[in-house]
Amino acid sequence: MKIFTASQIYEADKFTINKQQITSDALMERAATKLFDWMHSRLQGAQVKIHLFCGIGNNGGDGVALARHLHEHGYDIAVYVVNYSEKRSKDFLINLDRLKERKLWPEFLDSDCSLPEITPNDIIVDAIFGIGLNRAPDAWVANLIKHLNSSSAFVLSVDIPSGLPSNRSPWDGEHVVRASYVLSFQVPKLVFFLPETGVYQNQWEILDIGLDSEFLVKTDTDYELIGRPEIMPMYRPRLKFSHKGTYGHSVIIGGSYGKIGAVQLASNACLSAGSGLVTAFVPECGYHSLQTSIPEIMVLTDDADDSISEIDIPFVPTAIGVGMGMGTKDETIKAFGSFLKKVETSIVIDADGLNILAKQPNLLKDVPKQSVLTPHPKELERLIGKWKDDFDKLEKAKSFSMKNDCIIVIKGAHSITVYKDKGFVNTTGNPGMATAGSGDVLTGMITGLMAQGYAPLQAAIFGVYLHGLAGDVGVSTAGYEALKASGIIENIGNAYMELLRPPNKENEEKV
Ligand SMILES: NC(=O)C1=CN([C@@H]2O[C@H](COP(=O)(O)OP(=O)(O)OC[C@H]3O[C@@H](n4cnc5c(N)ncnc54)[C@H](OP(=O)(O)O)[C@@H]3O)[C@@H](O)[C@H]2O)[C@@H](O)CC1
Ligand SMILES: Nc1ncnc2c1ncn2[C@@H]1O[C@H](COP(=O)(O)OP(=O)(O)O)[C@@H](O)[C@H]1O
Ligand SMILES: [K+]
Repeated sequence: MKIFTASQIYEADKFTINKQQITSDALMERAATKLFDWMHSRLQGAQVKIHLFCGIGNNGGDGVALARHLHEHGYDIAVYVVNYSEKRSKDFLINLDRLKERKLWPEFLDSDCSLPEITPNDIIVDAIFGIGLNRAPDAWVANLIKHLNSSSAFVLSVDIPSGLPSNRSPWDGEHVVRASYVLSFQVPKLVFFLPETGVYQNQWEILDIGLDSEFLVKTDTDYELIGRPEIMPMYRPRLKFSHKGTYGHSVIIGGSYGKIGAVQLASNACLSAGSGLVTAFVPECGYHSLQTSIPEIMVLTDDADDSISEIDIPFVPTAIGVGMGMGTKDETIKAFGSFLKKVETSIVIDADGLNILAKQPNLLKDVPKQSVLTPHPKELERLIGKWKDDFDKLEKAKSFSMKNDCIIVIKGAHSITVYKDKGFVNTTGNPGMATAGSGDVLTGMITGLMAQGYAPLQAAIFGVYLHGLAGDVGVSTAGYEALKASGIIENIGNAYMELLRPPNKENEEKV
């Protein structure tokens, strides 16, 4: 699903109004009707107090129109107009008049108003600011937002939590509504998925307000949300008359004394992702543990006992994953440098492989084109430098990708795979995966996919999705705390099966 910017959404609005020959007020009415239907189907007329806080723009207009529907259906509502500007939008005013015609008089809030009382059992509808927010809210509005946040009431935000800009981090995090639920119009907003801004909403859902599909299909976006519909077409089915050679020979290079487990996890994950053959290349000290823990893999060892000093692979691997647990000793840096000079096809680089590149940026020129780099935030910072906020981080990652022709998987709750000027935002995974070695598993999986013929970008996007899905299946039996990296590997097969299960209604809703 494409992620549109605020200006693209405004364009979609205009395009829709023109093409469908409707008024902007009719579009607002659609939005309000969808909001009402969502609430009504859940509340079923329950007499819970609903406080609607409405700004004076179109987000406020949505809120005021929703208030009318709720009133007409007998709900117990209180409407407040948060009067932060004289510049009221046309459609807000139309809807305000409609309320007044029904003898419903909102309370107007301004800088010297007292704050309405809200109990924890009430519902708040937050329609103060939408995607039009372009500067910090005034102090009194910020104070009102803090008041809403301290109420413990359920907060339903319209389109986006108020106070959260759609294209940058907030001016002050305390001045953003903490939404229990966001009903967002037509398309998800990028801020829902970034670590600094995703925290302002607990759950989100899209309401289809019928924006023109031609516009939505034709318009290119910088970011795409990756769910099952985007992943399924990438899947490469196994062929009846295939053999292990069909699915490639992967090599996993890494490990040092005390960190052989990283290679064990990556190699195991590589096999479970479907690589036909897997060879691990480790320092001598890793030989026995690998041979006994994973009988299916082959092991090559370095001459040195406790760290890698020369990488010598006596065959041409189909895919290579390198870096986990490898350390950054001088001899290893040298070995990694000469290895990069020899290798010709795209590889997957993780952990200390990335730390070495950060220490010795001159090695970047030898990294094969379209290699996949899988940094966690700290490794990313070492690689691309400090960033101002998440948006700046994405821009820096894009420039790095462009300059070095590489794919960067920015790992996190919603991992984002960046290639040149595009970002692919993952939707699977859970906090149970915040556990030692889960990144090693991902590296192994992406390598295993490349061995099977997935192009590097596809392998990264598909691998990140499948890894998260394996984690989701894993927590359903292990629970969040007890899920381990090996538990993610055990569920790679289940993740494939979950992915391939014929779509049914329940499945569709999950994506
Ligand atoms: N296609 C869709 O998705 C549809 C979207 N719809 C809805 O429209 C919403 C967007 O509405 P909107 O453009 O009127 O902007 P909104 O957020 O209400 O802000 C109002 C104005 O406030 C101003 N302003 C900004 N920051 C400020 C500040 N800190 N303090 C004070 N003032 C500030 C700024 O004006 P300025 O003063 O800069 O000229 C801004 O224009 C969208 O989120 C959705 O709910 C639906 O109705 C139908 C279809
Ligand atoms: N809260 C979370 N939600 C979803 N996925 C997560 C979360 N925390 C971590 N992960 C995933 O787990 C992996 C952690 O990688 P990394 O930090 O490199 O682990 P390690 O270095 O221990 O192998 C990443 O793929 C990341 O996306
Ligand atoms: K809002």
